[in-house]
Amino acid sequence: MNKTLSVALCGQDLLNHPFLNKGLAFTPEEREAFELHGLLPRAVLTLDQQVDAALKFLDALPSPFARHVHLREVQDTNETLFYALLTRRIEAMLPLVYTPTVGEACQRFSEIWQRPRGLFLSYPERDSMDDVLANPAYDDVRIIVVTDGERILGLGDQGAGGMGIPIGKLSLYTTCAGISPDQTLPIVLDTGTNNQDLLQNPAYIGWRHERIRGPEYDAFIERFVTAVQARWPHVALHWEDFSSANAAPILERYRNRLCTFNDDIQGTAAVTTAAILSAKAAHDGKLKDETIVMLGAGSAGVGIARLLLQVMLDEGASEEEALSRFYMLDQDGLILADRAGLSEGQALFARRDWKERPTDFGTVMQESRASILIGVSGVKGLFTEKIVRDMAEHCERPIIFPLSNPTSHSEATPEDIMAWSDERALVSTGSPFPPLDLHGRTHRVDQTNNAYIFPGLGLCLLATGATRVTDSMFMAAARGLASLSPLRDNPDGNLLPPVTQLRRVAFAVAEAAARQACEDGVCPEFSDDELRDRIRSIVWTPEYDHYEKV
Ligand SMILES: NC(=O)c1ccc[n+]([C@@H]2O[C@H](COP(=O)([O-])OP(=O)(O)OC[C@H]3O[C@@H](n4cnc5c(N)ncnc54)[C@H](O)[C@@H]3O)[C@@H](O)[C@H]2O)c1
Ligand SMILES: O=C(O)C[C@H](O)C(=O)O
Ligand SMILES: [Mn+2]
Repeated sequence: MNKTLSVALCGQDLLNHPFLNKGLAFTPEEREAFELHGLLPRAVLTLDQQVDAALKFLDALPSPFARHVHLREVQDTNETLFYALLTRRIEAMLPLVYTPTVGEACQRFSEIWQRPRGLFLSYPERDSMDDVLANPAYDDVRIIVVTDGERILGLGDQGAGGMGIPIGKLSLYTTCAGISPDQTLPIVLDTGTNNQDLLQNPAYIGWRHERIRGPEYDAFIERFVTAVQARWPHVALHWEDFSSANAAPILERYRNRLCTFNDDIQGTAAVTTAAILSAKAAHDGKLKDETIVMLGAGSAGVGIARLLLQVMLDEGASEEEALSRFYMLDQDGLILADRAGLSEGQALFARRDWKERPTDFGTVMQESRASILIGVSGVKGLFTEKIVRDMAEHCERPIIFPLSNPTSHSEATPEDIMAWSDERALVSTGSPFPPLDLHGRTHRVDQTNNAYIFPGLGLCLLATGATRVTDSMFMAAARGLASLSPLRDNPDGNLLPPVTQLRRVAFAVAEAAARQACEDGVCPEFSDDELRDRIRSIVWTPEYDHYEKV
């Protein structure tokens, strides 16, 4: 429904404002009132016509990367058109603005940077942080996605180029959960880079300096959080793509101080748990009877393992029984309790009973007789033919999730996993893959990506005004998502709904998490109806409002 909006800008200033600009869709009356005559060509187009023209242009571009660059240009000139494209063609647009193409965009960010979007807070300019945040343009900010660019997907340190990730994640908050783009703010904390290619690139846009570490880094993060809290006491702060050395410690330091979460740890855990719960529910099984190998023991690996552990405890397993079901590996093999330098999360899942045996992935797979294999290593091809064939030999329906992103870093392709498991595996990936031809039918490949969780979680936080984000809210989100699994009604169905239903997913996740937030006492008590109304009332839709001159 179109509203009437009072607008003070006119002429070039109005056309340069991406949230207010309508391009050729300004009506003749608006062109008169806002001094746009002469600045725009004569034609007046509808939003639908603008969408069609943009799609035609995108189709003619030579690569996903070129399409990403053009979409970013649309986003920076006309956000309504950008979100109309995304909401109407989500399946085609998602891989362009998000994973996998956003990975290449981060790697080539210095080439494509054109216009300011979001904030680059660099270490040398730390004393001016409060002034930068004070800009009145950010008065309405409700949700921030922040990265320091050190672990961008499976692509490693991308320095200030990591900005592509907060921009991409926030465009999903708007597309999937209807959070107004002017309430969102992407931020890069530019603490340097150890990526030699970037340091040697004369065109690098970031701070040309090796990464700061230790007390200086921690003090910079502290300064940032303090400044954010002072500027927006009720903001939701989403951490993304930090190195494993920083991700969990930052979350633990701040989770009881403000409304904050780490998407790689907690969002990933929730979507993976939802996919696994869906698989188990369909086959009437309990998770506590499964054996899980987690390949990768960083943010995602530990986050997923913790939530799956909680599922087993909820099923009635003792902690000892449940922990005995996990085998966690990193690049040095199986994590054993006597290994030095383990993080708290790794120590929880470290094995004590693995004596005098090789700790390599192949041996662990054979001896554990795993039924669930999850890849969050960031390394292509680790799920080999032998690994999959051995697993399929002792397991009727092996659950195999190569979740590493982008596509080029996936532990295996769904096609190979299906071929090696006589089409018996339940497969899902982190990045989008083309559909499979199974038993003569086309089968969509599930994308177990935290995009199924964070938009709805953000919507929950805005709708409830929650002051904290609890782990049980992620469990509720997982169960809310699992309740939408197509496998519930159809034995050949997918684990997760298709990405075309991400909006419906975000609402279900928001409602489930919001109910839990009330239960956990981190927001006021709301009835189910009130929660639904509050969630619905937030939603911004990409349509043009009528403008009247202030
Ligand atoms: N699908 C999703 O929603 C989703 C969410 C988060 C992360 N991920 C992906 O998961 C990967 C890891 O992310 P993270 O945040 O946990 O990173 P991280 O850096 O925190 O952890 C990576 C882990 O993988 C281990 N590893 C590296 N090489 C290995 C090898 N050869 N064998 C076994 N383990 C190895 C490392 O030792 C580390 O424990 C990335 O590719 C990321 O894109 C996917
Ligand atoms: O960004 C994604 O696609 C998912 C996840 O957050 C990742 O880091 O890979
Ligand atoms: Mn991430």
